[in-house]
Amino acid sequence: MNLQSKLQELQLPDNFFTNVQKYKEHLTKWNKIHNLTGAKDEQTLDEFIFDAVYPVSFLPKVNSLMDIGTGAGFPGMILALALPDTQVTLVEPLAKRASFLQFIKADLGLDNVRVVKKRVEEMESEVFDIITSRAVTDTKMLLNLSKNHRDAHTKLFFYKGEKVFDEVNDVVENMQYKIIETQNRHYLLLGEQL
Ligand SMILES: C[S@@+](CC[C@H](N)C(=O)[O-])C[C@H]1O[C@@H](n2cnc3c(N)ncnc32)[C@H](O)[C@@H]1O
Repeated sequence: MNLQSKLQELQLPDNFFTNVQKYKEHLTKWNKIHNLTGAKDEQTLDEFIFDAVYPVSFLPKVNSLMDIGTGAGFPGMILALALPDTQVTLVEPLAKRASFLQFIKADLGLDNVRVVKKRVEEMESEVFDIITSRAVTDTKMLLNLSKNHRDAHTKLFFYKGEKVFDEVNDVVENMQYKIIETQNRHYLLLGEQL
């Protein structure tokens, strides 16, 4: 099944697939020179995109989102394409990856995207409605890294594998959590109030 039919039930903006197509073309070109992501073929890219965007079917609507360690765009850039009314901050310290994200923002005219070329712990304190991250570090460390960017209303949403069950045992006591399982993914939603 192709990406478009897999995403049929999601309420995505009209220009989502056009933008995703342009993103894929640019990423494929840049990846040949810079090794931005391990997703080298179209099928793997489509799997990464589906994995990134599927949660819009159940996540709450928010005004602001920060993605820690966006790399070549997963999940933050894909979420930004799906949620044009959400201000999305992509935090990525590696110059070549941050440059690629900045290029995509400019080429696709994404007014809702800000790219911050820093480690998240070097960013000035700023609170977000939701904080996402995929394949950066474990849940405990992500909670630590994000401590200057959340308050009691902030939700944390991490893209995890089966290790999530061990990781949530380590999570601080005043947090509630839900694990949403799909075939290949354990999505972890955390917050002081869910
Ligand atoms: C394995 S890559 C994953 C990239 C992307 N999230 C994905 O799933 O394809 C981890 C990324 O996190 C970034 N990173 C590592 N430590 C970070 C930190 N303290 N703050 C922000 N980004 C960080 C790295 O530069 C790298 O691009």
